[in-house]
This record gives sequence, C-alpha cells and structure tokens, in this order.
Amino acid sequence: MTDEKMDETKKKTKKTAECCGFPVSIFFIVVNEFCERFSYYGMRAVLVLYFRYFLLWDDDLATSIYHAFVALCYLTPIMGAIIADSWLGKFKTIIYLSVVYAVGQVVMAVSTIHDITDTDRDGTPNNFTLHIALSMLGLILIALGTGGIKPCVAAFGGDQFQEHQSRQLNTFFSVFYLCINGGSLLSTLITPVLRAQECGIHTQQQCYPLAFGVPAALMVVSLVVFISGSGMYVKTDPEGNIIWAVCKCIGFAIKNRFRHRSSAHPKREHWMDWANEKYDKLLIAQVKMVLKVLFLYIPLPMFWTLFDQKGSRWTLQATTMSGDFRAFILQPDQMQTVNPILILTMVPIMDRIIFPLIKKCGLDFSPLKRMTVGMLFAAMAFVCAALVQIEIDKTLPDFPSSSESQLKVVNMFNSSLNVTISHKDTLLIDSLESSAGYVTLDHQEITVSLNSSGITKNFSLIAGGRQTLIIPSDPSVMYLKEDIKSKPREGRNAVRFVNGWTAVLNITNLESNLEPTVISNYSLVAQGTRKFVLSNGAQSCEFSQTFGFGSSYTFLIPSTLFSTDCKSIKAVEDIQPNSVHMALQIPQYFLITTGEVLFSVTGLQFSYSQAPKNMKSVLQAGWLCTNAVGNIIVLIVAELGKLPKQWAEYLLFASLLVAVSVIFSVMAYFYTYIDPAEVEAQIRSELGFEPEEEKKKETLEMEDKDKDQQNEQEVKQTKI
Ligand SMILES: C[C@H](N)C(=O)N[C@@H](CCCCN)C(=O)O
Repeated sequence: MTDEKMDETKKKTKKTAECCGFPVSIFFIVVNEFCERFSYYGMRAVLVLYFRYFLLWDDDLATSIYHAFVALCYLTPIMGAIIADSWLGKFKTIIYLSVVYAVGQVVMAVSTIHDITDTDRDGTPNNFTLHIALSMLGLILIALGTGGIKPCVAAFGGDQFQEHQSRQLNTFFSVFYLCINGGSLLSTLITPVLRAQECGIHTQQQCYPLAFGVPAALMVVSLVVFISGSGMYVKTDPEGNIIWAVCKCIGFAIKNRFRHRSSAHPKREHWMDWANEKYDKLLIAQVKMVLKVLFLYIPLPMFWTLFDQKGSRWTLQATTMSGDFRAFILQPDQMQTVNPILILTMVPIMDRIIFPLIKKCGLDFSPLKRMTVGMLFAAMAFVCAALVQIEIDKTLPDFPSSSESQLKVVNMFNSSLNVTISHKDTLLIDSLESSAGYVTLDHQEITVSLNSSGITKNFSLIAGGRQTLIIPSDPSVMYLKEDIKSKPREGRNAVRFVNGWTAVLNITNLESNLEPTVISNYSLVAQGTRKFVLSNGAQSCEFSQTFGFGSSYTFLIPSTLFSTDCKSIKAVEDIQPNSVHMALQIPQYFLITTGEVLFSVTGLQFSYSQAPKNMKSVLQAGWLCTNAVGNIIVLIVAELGKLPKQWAEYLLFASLLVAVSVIFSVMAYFYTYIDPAEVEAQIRSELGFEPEEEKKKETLEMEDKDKDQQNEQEVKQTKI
C-alpha cells in the first residue's frame, strides 16, 4: 500500500467526538448552513424592491440585475470547487470565502443607507452613483462567497462521517436540506417586515439598512459558528483538481480527433477514445459517464429561468396586489415564504406517500420522468401567473399613452361650475367635487372655459402625463398640477391635499405648511387606518382614512374646515387601491414548488447516482451551472424581449418550458441508467487493477498493522 493511501485511510479512521451516533462537528455545520441561507435568502427577498424603489430602476432593469446576480451566485461554485480541491482544502476555502461573503453583506447594507448621500435631506439619495457602486461591489463579493462555499459545505459535512455511519450521513443530508429551507423561511418572513419599517437620521424612509443589515449580521454569526467547531472537524487535504483534469482530458480528445481527421485514421467507438494516447482508460470511462449526464443537462436551464422569477417578476407582481389577510398584512416580498413552507411539507409527503403510492400502482416514475413532470408543473405555474396578471391588468387605471394627456378637474369654488375643455367636453362639477375620473385628450394645447363666469384660459398639457386642474375660490387663477401616472411604490398610498381654507395649514405627514388655494405634493402612507391632524395656530381637527394598497387620493379641504371638525373634507380617489388579492398567487407558488421537488431534488439525486465517486463535484458544478444559465436567459428576455404585456411574457416562458420539456423527455427516453461503481469495477478488472474488495482487505490489514504498532508502542512505554 502506498503512503498516500495509508494517509487517506488514517484520516478516515480519525476518531471524532460523537453524540447519538453523529459526529458532534456536524452540529456546527448545520447551524452554519442555517445562518448562511438566512443571510442569502433574506438579502435576496428584498433585493428587487431595493433596485426598484431605492435605486429607482424600472421593472426590467431591476429584474435583469437581480438575475445577473443570481447567475453569478451559481457560476462561482466552479471557482470554489477548484480552490478547495486543488489548493486550500474545503475547511480553509469555507473560512476565507465566508469572510469575503460577510464583507459583501456589510457593504451591501451600507449602500442602502440613504442618509450617507442625502445632503439636502429630502429623503432621497443625492449621489446614486455611489449607492449603485457600493451595492454592485457588495453583490459581487456576496456572489463570490455564497457560490464559492456552496459546493464545499455539504461535502465538508459528508467528510465528517465514517464508513460505518452511512445511515447517519443520510439523516445529515435531510437535516441539512431542512436547515436550508428553515433559514430561507425565517428570513423571507423577517427581512420584508424590517424593510417595511421606517428609519433614517434626517428623514424616515423604508428601512433597507435594517433589512440588509440583519442578513449581514447572520453571515458573521455563521462564520463564527463555523470557526467555533474548528477543533472538531475532520479536515481532508485537497484531493487534486478533478474539474481541471476532466477539462484537460476532453480538450486532448478533441485536439487529437482534429489532428487525425483524415479518413486514413480508423474511427473510434466514442470520440472520447481519442484521449487513449495520453489518459488511462478508467479516467476516459469516467469522463464518458459524466458527459452523458452533462448532455442531458442542456435543456435544464429553462426550468431555472422560470423558477428563479419568484424573487423578481412575481415579487413585483405582488406589489400590485392586496396583502390584507384580515388576521395579518402580508408584504409583497413575504409571498416568497410560501416556497420554503411548501418545500418543508411537500418533500416528506412526496417521499413517504406519493412516490411509494405511484410505485405500488406499478407505474414507472423514474428520476428523468419526474424531472420532465417537474418542468410541466413549472410551466403551469407560469400560466397561472399570466391569468393572475390579466386579472390585475383589468383593475389598473388606463394611464395615457405617450401621445395622449389626461385631465381631471377639481372645483374648490363655492358653487357648481360648467367646465368646457377645448369647446368640446363639458363637465358639470359641484362645489368641493372633482370630475368623474380623468378625461383623455389626444392633443396638448387646450382652452378651459368656465361657462357661468365667462372665464377662459389656455393651458399646455404634458404629453403622456396626468394632470389635475384646480379651480380655487377665485376661478380666474385656476392652475394645473401634475399627477402620478403609475401605482405608488411598494404598495403604499399617495396622498395630497388642496387647501380651500382661508389661511395656512399645518398637516401631519406633509413636509411643509400648506398655503391657501395651493395643492400639496404627494406624500406616501402605508396600508391601514391613518390619522391626519390639520392645525392653524389655536385651531385644529383630525380625520382618519383607511387605505388599502397602491391607491392615490386628493383630499379637498373646504373653507368650513374647523366649523365642521374636519368632517367636511372630501376624499377624491385618483387611483383605486389594489383589489386582486395576493392569495391568488398561492396556486402558482404551489405549482412551482411541486415542480421544484420533482425537478430539483430528483435532479440532484440523479446526478449523484450517475456520477463516478471521484467526479461528483464535476456534476455538482455542472448542475449549478444550469441554474446560472437559466438566470442569464431571464435577463436576455427581460432586456431584449420587452413584451408590451407582462402576462404575454409569462405565457412565452411557459410555452418555452413546455417545448424544452418535450425535448428533454426525448433525450431521457434514450438515456440508460448505469451503476458507475459497476462500470468502474469492470474497467478495473479489464485493466488488471486491484478490485475494490482487495482494496478493502488491504485497508483492514493496514488498520490491524497500525493497531499492532500501537500496542507494541504501549507495551514499550509501560516497560519504560
Ligand atoms: C429554499 C429553496 N427551496 C431551496 O431548497 N434551495 C436550495 C436549493 C437551490 C436550488 C437551486 N436554485 C438551496 O441550496 O438554497
């Protein structure tokens, strides 16, 4: 037996502290995983809303950058695997890359503090470039960290077990998966709540620093927990860069085939056989097995394209819905919690009830069939998302096109008015009322005539804009005010006031006092019943209004304000609150999570079962790459596709996945399952290598020799 083999066997037989048959060290690893997944999913839950409402990017840019980040998170595992296998080993790789990860989370949290650049203290950052630069730097560091440690942590956990602990090893992987989903569940519940709080030094804003700060803290905890277990781990040395070895072998086969392309050279059974000149037969056979599986991976990215849109498009969709569940209010970014909740309940149900039942019925539900069905479930989830989107679109206001203008008229005059616009549309508006809805005009230059008073005025409207014409107590000074032309951000409500009272008013929620006849700027209020106090020196009164999600109101304050104790204030609804309930997203979450269980969980098991023992990391890296490519597809479609209707984009993705699942099922039909160990044993025996049994015997002999030596030494020591 070689020295290397003896070292390896000694490592495997190193005695570790045990509790209930489990190595104590895995406690640190599962807690570390829980905290790390909390950190990752917590940050991811609020990321798209941070892009949309803090950096003020549009939906498409926010979606693209979100998916570019997720893609990077799934490309970096290759780097992590290479560093661990060929240089640092898993333990050091996890420590160093976790430090990078924690720094990234802290940088990301700092980038969300609006006060650092809000020099004019108006609540919005003044130097967006700095915030964008910091957040991009933070995200790159996070992607390096989370992706880099991804292939190492589970494998490092596996290293802690000895040969006789295979049952405990399986339990460890189940607990590990529970920790992933437990961390994800808690963080997607908590960080949106933190985000919805208000905080700030100069002005109170949505508390993104807290929403990103808590995941950063959890990453530091994760690192500390991992380091605490340091003395107890079994630390294996780097085993050599198998990914690089595989690439070199494939590269040589291609080059050699090209060199011998003339018909003078006889064909070989498989193109990888062109590596025979340089590489041993066993390695070539192993590469062939890996390539067979990698070929099957080609259609898989499309599944992830749909799956990972939970955190982007679906979260943005939820911002246009109502999260009032009576007993509690759900934030749009909290809807993602449905995924881990369903995973935690569905995995045991599938494993213990559904799959055994299917088997009992004599149906063949092989892993590749499960994966195909998983894809179809994901496609159905997107059909549901499209249907929900159609319902939402029905409730959205008809905002003007770029050539149109929309106008609403508010009458603060003390009697009814007949308002004629451009000698065509005549609106009869009572005192302290507004026109019913907006009038849409296909031209911008208009004349407004107040028929009873003979006042006429010309106005130039904004093309593609929405405006309100305020007719104050002195109609001759009527004026235009620009209105919002999209739903208010983050499902909040936009409110403004027209002061019809005779003097300056102080109103809670408004930045400054409101002059008479003036209309205020918008201020945003959250869902629920909000109280407004209006005061002027000694006089004050208050009124309350209940808000839903995503509405806009103009409150008309009459001249009789204090004599009627605020009761005469009129609320004009400019944009109706979201009326489609977030519960309607549950079916699409249910379908995509069923797809995840069938596709993701099965796919990972399938990859492991079909990979030779020393090449599991290659397939793990390939599997994660499919995830990265899937996210790149979303950003290409979001940036290039630019479909005018969101529901059409959902249907496009669903159709693409159905087409891909048909291709995958054909590929799967021609795939023959193998037992890599058996194939390897056959080649070993063909090559005259020592069979596995022999190796085991040798290992046992070596252990006995070790024991004998130990006994001899003990005897010697006793003698001394
Ligand atoms: C939380 C989610 N349901 C989950 O289980 N995530 C796993 C697997 C991710 C599969 C690729 N997107 C994780 O490791 O985070």
